Amino acid sequence: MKSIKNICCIGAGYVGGPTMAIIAKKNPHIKVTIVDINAERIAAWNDKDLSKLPIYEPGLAEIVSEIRDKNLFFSTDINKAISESEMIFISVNTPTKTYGKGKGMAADLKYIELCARNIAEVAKSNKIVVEKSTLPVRTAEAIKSILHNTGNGVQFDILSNPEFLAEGTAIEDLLNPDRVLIGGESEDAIACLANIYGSWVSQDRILRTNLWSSELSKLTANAFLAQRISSINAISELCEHTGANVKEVSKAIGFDSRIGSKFLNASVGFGGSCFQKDILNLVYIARSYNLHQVADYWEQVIIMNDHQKRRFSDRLIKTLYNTVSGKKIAFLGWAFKKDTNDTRESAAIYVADHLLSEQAYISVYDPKVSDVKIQSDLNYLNTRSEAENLEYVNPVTSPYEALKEAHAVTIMTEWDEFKTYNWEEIYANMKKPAFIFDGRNILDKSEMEKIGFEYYAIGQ
Ligand SMILES: NC(=O)C1=CN([C@@H]2O[C@H](COP(=O)(O)OP(=O)(O)OC[C@H]3O[C@@H](n4cnc5c(N)ncnc54)[C@H](O)[C@@H]3O)[C@@H](O)[C@H]2O)C=CC1
Ligand SMILES: O=C(O)[C@H]1O[C@H](OP(=O)(O)OP(=O)(O)OC[C@H]2O[C@@H](n3ccc(=O)[nH]c3=O)[C@H](O)[C@@H]2O)[C@H](O)[C@@H](O)[C@@H]1O
Repeated sequence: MKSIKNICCIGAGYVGGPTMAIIAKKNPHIKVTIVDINAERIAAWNDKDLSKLPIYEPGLAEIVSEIRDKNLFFSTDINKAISESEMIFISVNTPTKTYGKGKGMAADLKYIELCARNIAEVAKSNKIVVEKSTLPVRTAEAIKSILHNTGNGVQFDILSNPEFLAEGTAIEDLLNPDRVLIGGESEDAIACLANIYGSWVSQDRILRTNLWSSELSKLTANAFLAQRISSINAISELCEHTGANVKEVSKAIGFDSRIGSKFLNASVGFGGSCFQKDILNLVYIARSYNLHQVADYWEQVIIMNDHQKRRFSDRLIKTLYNTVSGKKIAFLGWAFKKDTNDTRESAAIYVADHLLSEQAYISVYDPKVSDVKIQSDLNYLNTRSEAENLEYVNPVTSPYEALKEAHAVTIMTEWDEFKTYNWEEIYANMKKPAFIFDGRNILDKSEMEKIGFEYYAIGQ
């Protein structure tokens, strides 16, 4: 088995950063270099002020400060890092295509292909190339074809090693993974990677499969997780019509060990950069094999999620006497879940967009999301002009300011601090009747009603 002394990771994002930080921490004898074309992002990773790291993730800054410039490096010199390394992880973004064939469904693999071409061009010695990004099943074939047609005599082994971490708990997930999955053809290459994880993960948790099973397992895992949320969200709507309480239903079914209790929190809808993109990709792949029933089955998870976001804002408008025009609606939370600064596909963006189309004024407080990000998330939708978004959306740095004189408050992210607020003071400063729309079911209905609020939650 080849001994690995240098690792390069292309892509310094939410996966590349934390994953490589843990690999480097647990393998102090290996030099790990994370590279990116985004110079600003690399500069932020190298910033002495740890609050400037591009990603907020509990526990990450401490690890970066401990090993940065010892055996963990951040650089824009991609070619140098590729040529020095025996193992290269590709951890670049694979968003949904926004153009051409497969627009709105297929994964855009242009960044992956650029990486493969870059490696093919620069490599002068044998390399193990590891797919860390989430990819459509059979992508390794395309990577192989690009790498093996260079004619420079270099041998490339391709592995699939999808990442299962969730944002907000990335460090914990990486330190104690349920499993590590490695797909590949070369036993030796698989053993090299298993050995690196073996520094802290027991071998019986390191699963070895063929390339295609590994690639497809990642899409399948995300589809199953998202499907649980859409399933409980579908039931939440039925609860609202029948007097059942979705929290009680979740608990009751979750006690069945065959169902399990995790991932059964009804919400305003799942967000994040991956669930939607990966399911759309799965649907696209199924359709490309003419498996229409399979495609329709999984597509329903997305349809249900869109419905959940839409009906949340519809219910708010209806409750506020069928109009929010000119009314101030306070948003607590903008991130797609707590303990992250990531807002990609956050339900808050879509609910806000809907309310803005009804001429509401929106004030937003999120402990980790900047005003610039909030505006750019809305501008990206292109529903109205940037000037209008600036006029109608007001991101603020204090929750009490966001809530002052508001007609209603919506809880969009389950940040723990929201539960600790002085809700009596908030009530006193809001317009009456004061409404709460709790998109995360984190507040206590009877306590809120005792204060005087009209409280609406999901599935209650
Ligand atoms: N965000 C998450 O929690 C998880 C993401 N994934 C998957 O991991 C992959 C990466 O996701 P994130 O880290 O969230 O993306 P990200 O957008 O945070 O980071 C990707 C980085 O790759 C860089 N990049 C793109 N093309 C490049 C090139 N040719 N050369 C050098 N750098 C390049 C970009 O500048 C960016 O900084 C995706 O396939 C995603 O589906 C998998 C598990 C969890
Ligand atoms: O491939 C990925 O990107 C990752 O996607 C998810 O991780 P992530 O999106 O970071 O976070 P989750 O905890 O899965 O939450 C996703 C969304 O679902 C929502 N959610 C989650 C759980 C739940 O019970 N209810 C619910 O509405 C969250 O609030 C959030 O908006 C998966 O959990 C990871 O295993 C996977 O690696």
